[in-house]
Amino acid sequence: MNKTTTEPANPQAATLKTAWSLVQPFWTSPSKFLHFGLFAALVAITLSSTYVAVAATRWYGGFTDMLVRYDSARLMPTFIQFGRILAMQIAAGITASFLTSALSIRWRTWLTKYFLTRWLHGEAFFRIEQEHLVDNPDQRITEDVEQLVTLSITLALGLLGTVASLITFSSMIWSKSGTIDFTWFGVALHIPGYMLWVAIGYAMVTAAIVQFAGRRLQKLNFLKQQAEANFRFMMTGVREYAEQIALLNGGKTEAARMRQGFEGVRHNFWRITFFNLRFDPLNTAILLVSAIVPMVILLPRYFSHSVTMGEMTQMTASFERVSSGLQWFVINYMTVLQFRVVIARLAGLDAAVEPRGRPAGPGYVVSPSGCIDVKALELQTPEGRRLLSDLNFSVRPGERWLIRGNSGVGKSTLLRALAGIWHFGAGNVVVPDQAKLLFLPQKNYIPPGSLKAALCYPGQVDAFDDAACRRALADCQLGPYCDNLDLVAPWGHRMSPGEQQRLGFARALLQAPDYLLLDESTSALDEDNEQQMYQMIIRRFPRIGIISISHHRSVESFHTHTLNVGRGQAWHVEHASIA
Ligand SMILES: Nc1ncnc2c1ncn2[C@@H]1O[C@H](COP(=O)(O)OP(=O)(O)OP(=O)(O)O)[C@@H](O)[C@H]1O
Repeated sequence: MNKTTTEPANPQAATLKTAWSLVQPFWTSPSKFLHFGLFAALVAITLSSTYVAVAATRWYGGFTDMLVRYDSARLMPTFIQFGRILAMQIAAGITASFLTSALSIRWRTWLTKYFLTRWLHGEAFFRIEQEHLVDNPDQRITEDVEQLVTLSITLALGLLGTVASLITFSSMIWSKSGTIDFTWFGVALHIPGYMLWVAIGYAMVTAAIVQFAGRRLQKLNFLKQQAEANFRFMMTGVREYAEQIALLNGGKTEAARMRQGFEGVRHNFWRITFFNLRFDPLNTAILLVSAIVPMVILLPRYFSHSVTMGEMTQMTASFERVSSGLQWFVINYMTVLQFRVVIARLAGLDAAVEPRGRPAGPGYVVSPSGCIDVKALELQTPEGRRLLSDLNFSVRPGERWLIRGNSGVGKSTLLRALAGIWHFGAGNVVVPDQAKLLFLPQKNYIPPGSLKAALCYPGQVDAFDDAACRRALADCQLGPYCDNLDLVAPWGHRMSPGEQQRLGFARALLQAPDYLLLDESTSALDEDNEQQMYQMIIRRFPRIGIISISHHRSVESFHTHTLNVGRGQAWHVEHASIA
């Protein structure tokens, strides 16, 4: 479901230049020769398909003439010729399908890697959410990338095939249709290749009718996507909050909500069905009439023996090709609009993930001093509301600071600024250049995969050996999990909140940071466990610097300083007696 973002929803902004900026990198990458080779092969197949179509049209003409002449001696050679055309058509079809798939997946893989790298390297993924830059980047990297590739290839080859087919069959009609002479308001008119003009006129009229009658379908299809997405989103919510819903016994209410959500899908389904009931007869009528229009127009020439039956069949097929070729432009008008929307969405994402220079807001500088220095720091919300201002303090190795203050005052925001991911405000945060900072939030991120992968995160699964991992688990009172290191499970759901917080401390033991930033990281622990975690960290790393946020009085004794923050400029530091 879309969220409100600052991105202008303006597909009109998708100019050819924007499209080119997204398409071009793949075609100029180091593998460009392979990509162009694949595309050239596809172009060749598309053009040869036109050749096969011409051969098939001629064959139908010849076959009809053979029947009219009762020429049974030509039957076998004619069928052998048909077999050849069929084989060529099948071979062209299979090759085109394979080459299209090969090019599509190469292009999609390339673009997916391109966007994943730009989105996840640096902190673009976080900035996008924090500043509400674009909606659903995940959907853009999956569906929009897939559509960009598919639509680019189908539109380019469709255009090429259509132009080739139009030129070939138009010249065929032109050469066979002869001239029509008639008098109009006393003026003698002489129109060469009149069948071609009829085909063009007919295609324009039918395309306009279909376009006018079907214009509502696009909106209905858009609503369909939206209704399906909303319904899916509701069910994702149930999966995510399954436990909470079960605890509240909310299954029945959820079922009612889902039924209501599905109503949107059902309602739109019927609108599309009733629309099709009115639209289909028109389509069928146009199809049937299309089959006889060229015949009817050619009848006078047939009766005057100017064309054979075979030539009539050939002309009818060519007429149909020219007419559907011209309609291609009108029918694909909608596809081009869809293409522009996809381009605009991907260009929006591309701009949002563009690496920025030094972000605005508090400066984040490294220095060899060995301390964390906060200088004249002011913190604001993204909307510009001031949270804390003129903060000045230094945390040295071995010092342990407790940050206290009312809920919502800006304590977590201060920790984000110390981690260098908060860019709203002013002043400076100076961090030691050689030191390792580790941030433990209240709820740890536990990636899908094995317990060892969760423990070693953000390092790779082999960052620490099994023995070290088991020791860290045991030290954090997670001994029962020691034999489950390789077990793949939804650990984020399986472990209790307290166990997940202790997993965070096990990560700290493995990573041996110089500074540990704890944002209510023991909120789910009982007092004993909380004490043990602090004691263990301090015992294991006596020179570690700790900055904690906690509402628990019991942790005060582990800290050397307390920073009390209030709204605006109200803050002061207390020195405590060391535990
Ligand atoms: N990304 C954001 N966009 C808008 N406002 C935000 C954002 N992050 C934080 N805020 C706002 O900043 C204020 C401070 O939030 P913060 O999480 O730092 O408070 P806190 O002191 O840690 O509170 P608590 O003790 O309840 O955890 C809150 O009013 C919050 O709504």
